Amino acid sequence: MNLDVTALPPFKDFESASRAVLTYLHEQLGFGLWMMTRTEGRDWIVLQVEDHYYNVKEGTVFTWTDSFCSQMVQGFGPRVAPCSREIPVYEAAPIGQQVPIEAYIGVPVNNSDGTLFGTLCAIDPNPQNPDITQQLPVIELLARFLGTVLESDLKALEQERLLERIKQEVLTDELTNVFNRRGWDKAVELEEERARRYGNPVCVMIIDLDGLKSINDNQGHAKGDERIQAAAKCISESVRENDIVARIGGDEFAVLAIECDKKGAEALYKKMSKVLCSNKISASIGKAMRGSEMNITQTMEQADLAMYAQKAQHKSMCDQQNVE
Ligand SMILES: Nc1nc2c(ncn2[C@@H]2O[C@H](COP(=O)(O)OP(=O)(O)OP(=O)(O)O)[C@@H](O)[C@H]2O)c(=O)[nH]1
Repeated sequence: MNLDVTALPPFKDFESASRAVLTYLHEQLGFGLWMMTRTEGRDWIVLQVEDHYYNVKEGTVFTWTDSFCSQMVQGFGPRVAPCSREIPVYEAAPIGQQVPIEAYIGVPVNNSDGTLFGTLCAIDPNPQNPDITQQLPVIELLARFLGTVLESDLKALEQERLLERIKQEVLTDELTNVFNRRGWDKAVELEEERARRYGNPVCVMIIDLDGLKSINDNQGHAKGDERIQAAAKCISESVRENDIVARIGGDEFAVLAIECDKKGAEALYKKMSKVLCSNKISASIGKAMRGSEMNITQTMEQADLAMYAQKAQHKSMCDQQNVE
């Protein structure tokens, strides 16, 4: 059966392009195994295979120096060897002791800067017709095409990573590494939508540190910063992994506790108070539950009022009875 190139889906990336190339080469030239590989230090990693004999799995890692390809890349052995045992470096290569190899084809696949990415290669347990050498230019051309696809794939990946990092930075508070106000607003928007759709309970807590001004005034701004960082750590340690913690003002934090009912909110309040107090950080904490009549922004206002009510008592949270 011949490969119907027109029936192939568009190549969306390097992987699908190299898969199609391996299938094509196997159909045109035979060979028990075609592979696209990557070299990484001592490792020789099998990325894609077209395997009809050897049972080599994608993701298998061989030792690069054991391979025929490492000899080929250094120019010690030819790119096409219809009878590989006739080539001394191939005959001596340790991979030949692990699997039966009588014929070999291999070409380098390079990165755009000319460094080696990996190889496009094939082996067979039987010697092949010497005419196969004539196919080398086509194989080399395909390897260069794959190198070009690889380059644009890697560039796109780099852009994607950069964008992710920028997005992350835009939403993160530099001092504490929790969300900043923008991150909080974004999270609230998403969670409001989810809470409306699934009706899951959500609790909002507002935490305002006590006495930060006097720390700044008496011990210096750096000490004030340390106190803010320590508070962020305590708050983050108290909540669950999916909960949102944000620094929404100078010394003010907000928590969005997701899937948290009234009982859970009470437990979270106690836990957070305990962790803060054990780190000698006093704060005023207000909490409120999102109800069916109240969205998260309104819940936040309620929590804010509760926080101010506690602050107005001028009593340190750590003196209260409910912090066992
Ligand atoms: N070190 C430091 N201080 C900050 C930062 N952002 C805001 N502040 C200070 O935090 C204090 C917040 O004001 P207040 O809420 O009145 O201070 P407070 O002493 O905690 O007062 P209470 O909340 O009533 O206990 C101000 O002194 C701000 O200058 C920051 O990033 N680092």
